[in-house]
Amino acid sequence: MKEDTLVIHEIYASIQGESSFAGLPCTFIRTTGCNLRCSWCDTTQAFYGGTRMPRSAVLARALDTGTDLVELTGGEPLLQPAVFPLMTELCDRNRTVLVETSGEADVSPVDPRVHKIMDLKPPGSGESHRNRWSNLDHITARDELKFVLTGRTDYEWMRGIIRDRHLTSLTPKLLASTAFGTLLPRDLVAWVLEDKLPVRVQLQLHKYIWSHDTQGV
Ligand SMILES: C[S@@+](CC[C@H](N)C(=O)[O-])C[C@H]1O[C@@H](n2cnc3c(N)ncnc32)[C@H](O)[C@@H]1O
Ligand SMILES: Nc1nc2[nH]cc(C(=O)O)c2c(=O)[nH]1
Ligand code: SF4
Ligand SMILES: [Mg+2]
Repeated sequence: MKEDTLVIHEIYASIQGESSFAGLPCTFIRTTGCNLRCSWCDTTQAFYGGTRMPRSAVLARALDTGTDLVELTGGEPLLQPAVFPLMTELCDRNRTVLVETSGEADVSPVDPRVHKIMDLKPPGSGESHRNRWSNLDHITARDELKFVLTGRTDYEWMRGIIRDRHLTSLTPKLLASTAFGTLLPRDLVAWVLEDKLPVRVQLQLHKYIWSHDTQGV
């Protein structure tokens, strides 16, 4: 059965480096495979390969680390049907469950107890045409909407989307990040202050704790 196994790139405990949970101990379940190719993707090693594992073994490994926080990421986690019951099982075990998703796959089957951290891909990603706008119908105040920006054009796109799609009425958690090594964080901060934009500026903590290209952290 498709729901009994998953193809996994890695499972490990680290410090959550992104989202409003940044800084907290977290277990990462990174699935293999993605149907997008964001120009700046920092996890291309998870596009191929991986190990097929029983869902029960993935659950056991994730519980074994003992962190309250568990994040499903990838690759694109929502491409694998077994991820949905796995997230429900983790919630049933009282874990705080996060899922990082590109915004291309349908998020409607995600257990409502899960915190969805959903990208809205700007033009600089090269994948903006893949945003599934109907996913916004399933975003609640528990969830986070995230923009990874390469420059001023992406910033203005984000500003327009926040305004035109009334994103602050969906969730107060709007995250503005720089695509590492492109837009300077200080320029993003200046623009956000100038526009009084209601976003949380985000840098990826793990790239400062370790190196920007260290894997498995
Ligand atoms: C590697 S993706 C995996 C989950 C899912 N495919 C997605 O795009 O959300 C996890 C997060 O890392 C972000 N990310 C990837 N490469 C990045 C980079 N070079 N700089 C900043 N964030 C990046 C993505 O935008 C996404 O929010
Ligand atoms: N430490 C750490 N925090 C993260 N938060 C989201 C990540 C991801 O790759 O989705 C990530 C990651 O790769 N490492
Ligand atoms: S959707 Fe996520 S994993 Fe896929 S290419 Fe984009 S950032 Fe990388
Ligand atoms: Mg990462």
